[in-house]
Amino acid sequence: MSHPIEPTPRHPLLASLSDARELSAMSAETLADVAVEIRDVLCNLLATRTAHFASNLGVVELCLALHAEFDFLTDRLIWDTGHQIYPHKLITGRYSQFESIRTRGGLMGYPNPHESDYDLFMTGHAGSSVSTAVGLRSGDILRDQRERRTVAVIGDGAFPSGIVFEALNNAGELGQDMTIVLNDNKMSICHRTGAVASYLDRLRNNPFYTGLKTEVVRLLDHVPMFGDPAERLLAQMKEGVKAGLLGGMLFEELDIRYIGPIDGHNIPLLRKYLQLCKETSGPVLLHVVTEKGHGYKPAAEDPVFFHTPPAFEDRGGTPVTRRSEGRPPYTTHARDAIGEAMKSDPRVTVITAAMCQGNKLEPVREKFPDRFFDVGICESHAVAFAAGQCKTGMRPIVDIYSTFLQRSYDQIFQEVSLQDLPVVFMMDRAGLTGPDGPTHHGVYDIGYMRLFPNLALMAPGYAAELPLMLQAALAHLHPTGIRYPKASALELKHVPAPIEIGKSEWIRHGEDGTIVAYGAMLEQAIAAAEKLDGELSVGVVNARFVKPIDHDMVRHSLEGGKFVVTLEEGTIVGGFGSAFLESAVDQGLDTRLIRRLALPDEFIEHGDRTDLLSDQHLSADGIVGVCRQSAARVSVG
Ligand SMILES: Cc1ncc(C[n+]2csc(CCOP(=O)(O)OP(=O)(O)O)c2C)c(N)n1
Ligand SMILES: CC(=O)[C@@H](O)[C@H](O)COP(=O)(O)O
Ligand SMILES: [Mg+2]
Repeated sequence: MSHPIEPTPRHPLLASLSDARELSAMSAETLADVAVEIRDVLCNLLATRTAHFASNLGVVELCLALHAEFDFLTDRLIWDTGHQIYPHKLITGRYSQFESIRTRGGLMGYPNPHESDYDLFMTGHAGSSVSTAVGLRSGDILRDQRERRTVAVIGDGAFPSGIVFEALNNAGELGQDMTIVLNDNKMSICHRTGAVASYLDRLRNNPFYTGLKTEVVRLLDHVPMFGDPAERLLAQMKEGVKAGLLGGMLFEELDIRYIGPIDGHNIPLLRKYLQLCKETSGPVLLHVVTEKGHGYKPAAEDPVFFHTPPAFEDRGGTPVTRRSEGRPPYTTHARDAIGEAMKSDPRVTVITAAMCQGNKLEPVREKFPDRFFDVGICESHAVAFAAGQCKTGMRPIVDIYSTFLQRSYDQIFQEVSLQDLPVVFMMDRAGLTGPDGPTHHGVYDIGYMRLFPNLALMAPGYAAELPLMLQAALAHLHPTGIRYPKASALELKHVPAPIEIGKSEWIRHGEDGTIVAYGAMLEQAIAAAEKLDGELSVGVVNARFVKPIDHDMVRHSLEGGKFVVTLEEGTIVGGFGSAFLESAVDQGLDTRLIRRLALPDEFIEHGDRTDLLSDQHLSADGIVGVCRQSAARVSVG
């Protein structure tokens, strides 16, 4: 009987690669062929869905060289942030599952220890890799496993994060062997900012990289290393001159050897220098120069757009994206409101932490360059910086994703809340962000922000509210926060009631019960109430504020023994529903009438936001079901 002819796999090398350790025996030519296959997979992926693209294209050769030189089932590898993990996943046994990446139940778009022993930490927030690598090295030494080498790969955008310098400070003192690969592609998501960026530019232009270093090192290397004190002094001077000539003094002064910059797309060269790093004692920083988007010309020419581009079709080298229809997202309304505020009040500034593109602030950056600040991936600094500006009478807006704002927790406490400074926090991506998964879902801000005194916290239920809330926030003499999700904004015909701090807005009244929605969940609340018309008479409240919560609304909604369903796109622990309960208890109301609908106290995986919300009954149908249960429970008494 003839056997079915197996189709030739489109990527024969990746398909046959069962373990990354096979790379070490591959020739330079074969590794180059693997790189071609990886780039083809990445381009095919982007034909199907939005994903991280330019960053992954830029680390293909670096990833192959690392896995060719180290055995990362024994050695330790941490990719900072983790958005550039796709090549690593493709060569560590996940090629066959790769088409599922960033879809519900599929591979995660970031490192995931549940998928592979090659992934040590699930990450998505930038900056922590050097710290965890120092910890891994320290632990392996204490556990007498010195043979396990440690490597952290960190991008130039993540590198200025404060925590990185905390780690370098510690690594330099511990003096333990480890390799820090600085992947310098001159880009964060947008063009990188800050003095560290300028320093890296100078390093890229130093004699070494322009090819003169070889001559300089040859001359200096003829100086004897050891001998009498004079010679030793000369030897130290030689090292100093080399480091000074060749850059890297910032690291050398911290007792971290600096090597580079080297071409990050030349696999044999990378392997040679990684071997040198392995032979160098103490912490080493290998400065690698790459091109973000390397291998796909449109992405290399526009790495900002191609950081996470929408799905696109390549037509003869020209990417053609599908036009996005539908209602503008809350982020657009927020950006427009910020622009209007800056136009009407010269005291208003806006501060982003390397998310100008995600916050859609490019037009604001162009129009108000003196009052637009991109501080880099430095959220803690961003908040304290805002507090400083505020102290002088400026009105700073801190425009940071809910999940990334967690990095600034102590500065929100000490520099803003305790000082009672009127900083405005615009918490974008507050809620389930979808394909980015648990590292990016902004589901804790309701709880973590409402703990602090002086803060007024609000959330728009529909588009027209956002500019009104920002105006109210800027008029308020205390710190405020406004949260909104990565979602298209509900457009209500309804004329918004004026924003009054601590006051809700009744959208409709009901005889049987009320849904009290905080923020964008108002859309699902209205849809659910309308679905129940004729069966149950259900009111809807646009809560608007979690702090101060509208105590009159709480009392009024529970009057007459009617049920209440509270609704929020955030964790059930300490969120809006908890605040509602607290108010009801304090007012001596019957809390048995209350049902809290929120996200569970567990991490929510990646997937389409609508699907994820529906899984948690945070959909119109889910809310209908909960209202029916609540009505039944109340009728039983
Ligand atoms: C704490 C934190 N802030 C912001 C982000 C958003 N973010 C993801 S990747 C990125 C740029 C990273 O630049 P770089 O480290 O140079 O990596 P590249 O994309 O250039 O490879 C940013 C700002 C994040 N992931 N974590
Ligand atoms: C890796 C990272 O953190 C960013 O690229 C993030 O994924 C951007 O998220 P948005 O696409 O929601 O702006
Ligand atoms: Mg970069």
